[in-house]
Amino acid sequence: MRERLGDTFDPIAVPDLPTPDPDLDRSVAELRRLREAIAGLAHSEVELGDIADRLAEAADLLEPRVPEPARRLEAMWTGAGSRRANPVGGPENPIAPPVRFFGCDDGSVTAEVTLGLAYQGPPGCVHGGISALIIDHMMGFANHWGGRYGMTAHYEIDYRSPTPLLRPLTFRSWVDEVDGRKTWTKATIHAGDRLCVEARGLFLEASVAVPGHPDRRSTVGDGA
Ligand SMILES: CCCCCCCCCC(=O)SCCNC(=O)CCNC(=O)[C@H](O)C(C)(C)COP(=O)(O)OP(=O)(O)OC[C@H]1O[C@@H](n2cnc3c(N)ncnc32)[C@H](O)[C@@H]1OP(=O)(O)O
Repeated sequence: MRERLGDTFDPIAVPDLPTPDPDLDRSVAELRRLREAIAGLAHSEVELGDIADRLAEAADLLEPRVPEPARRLEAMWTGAGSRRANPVGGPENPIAPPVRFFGCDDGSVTAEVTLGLAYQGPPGCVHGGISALIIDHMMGFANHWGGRYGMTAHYEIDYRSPTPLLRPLTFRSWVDEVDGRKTWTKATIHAGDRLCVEARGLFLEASVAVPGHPDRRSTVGDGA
């Protein structure tokens, strides 16, 4: 198991999971455009009355078509699985930032991401909770890529320097150590050469009941 990442990567793109519903992906893509546009509005400088009316019309059309959450949960764990719906890059999840992961030959995973205004914490910087969200998920993905799985039991995160918005960020993660059910996984965020965030997590092999599928359990991070 490598302890330190080198500077060069030869990423292998993880194949996109097939969409069972192209119109759902398209709707989410449009919602993400709206999310970024609305987060970028300045108060009182833009007339928005007509836009708010149209958004209300779209929501009025949509809401009656939405099934019970239990049905959605069941569908989420069928076919393409929950990875399409996850809150970190899932193409069916409107809150997900635009993260795409690449698996590397050395067993690590990497992602290039530029985060917009919707993800701001300190002025001009990424909210620390957003960094933590992406890192937690990314460590799970690194485990999966490295043939491990498990639920996050514990993780610690050091914010070494401010993480800028609106600039490409490089996320990296790799399995650092394994011992029985335990996997320790590391992750970093860099802006150019500058280290912004580093983290280490402990994952424990475990399984949880799958909603709507009484005879199934999921080992989190199994790519279901
Ligand atoms: C490609 C797809 C990628 C998908 C990625 C998805 C990533 C998403 C990751 C997540 O967000 S998971 C959600 C957040 N995590 C949770 O909700 C977990 C909630 N916690 C639990 O369910 C249980 O605590 C857990 C399964 C993690 C552990 O319970 P166990 O009953 O299996 O553990 P146990 O108490 O038997 O402890 C086993 C060992 O781990 C150690 N341990 C347990 N919890 C620990 C902890 N928090 N810190 C340090 N050590 C811990 C414990 O001391 C012990 O060490 P020893 O074997 O050496 O004695």
